Amino acid sequence: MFVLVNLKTYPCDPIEVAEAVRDVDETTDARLAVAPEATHIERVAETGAETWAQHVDPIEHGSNTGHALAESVADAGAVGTLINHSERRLKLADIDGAVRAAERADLETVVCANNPAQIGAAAALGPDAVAVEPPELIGTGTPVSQADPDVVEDAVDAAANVDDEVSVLCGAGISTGDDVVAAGDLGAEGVLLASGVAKADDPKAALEDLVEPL
Ligand SMILES: O=C[C@H](O)COP(=O)(O)O
Repeated sequence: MFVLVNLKTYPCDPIEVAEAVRDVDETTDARLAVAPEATHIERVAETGAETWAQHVDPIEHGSNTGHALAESVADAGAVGTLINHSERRLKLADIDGAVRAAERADLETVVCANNPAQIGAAAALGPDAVAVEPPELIGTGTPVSQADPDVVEDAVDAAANVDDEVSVLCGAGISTGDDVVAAGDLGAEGVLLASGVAKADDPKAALEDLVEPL
């Protein structure tokens, strides 16, 4: 299972979380990665933790003030990027452009979507993975695998119907190892989570709990 921890703009210490991700990754068969704010990517990558960006824009080098350039994100140490997170939505053409920009910079891609229909559309753009996240469950602590298991199974089917090379992650409300196991039982190959680690008093203990049953 892939456990991708998105730090959003939570007021956690990104280095503390990254070091925990690095250390816990060494204890498990699961793959762990962390997606800090753009300005923290370089320092986080220097810890040795697998580091992702939260977003890249569908642009090339040039006159693009205030954008995230895929090549710069990669230069800073990221190996992958989220695209179209629920809190950073893009138009369809821009999702496509962002996936192409990430490919150009050799970044792995996870395109986020609200529901199975959007997952099918996202999979058609050829990312490495898609992540289904019902927005109403984000940050609630109620796991999507429990509150809406059909959305995960239907997302897995929707992606497979379009391109069975595209992996499916699920996210929203995931915070325990049981939640991760439930996601896997529904066909997901990974989870995307944030508050369960970023808001934990002890992020390392939260990560250890997440991977304990894997
Ligand atoms: O990127 C992560 C997701 O939005 C899930 O957030 P959450 O784990 O706080 O529900």
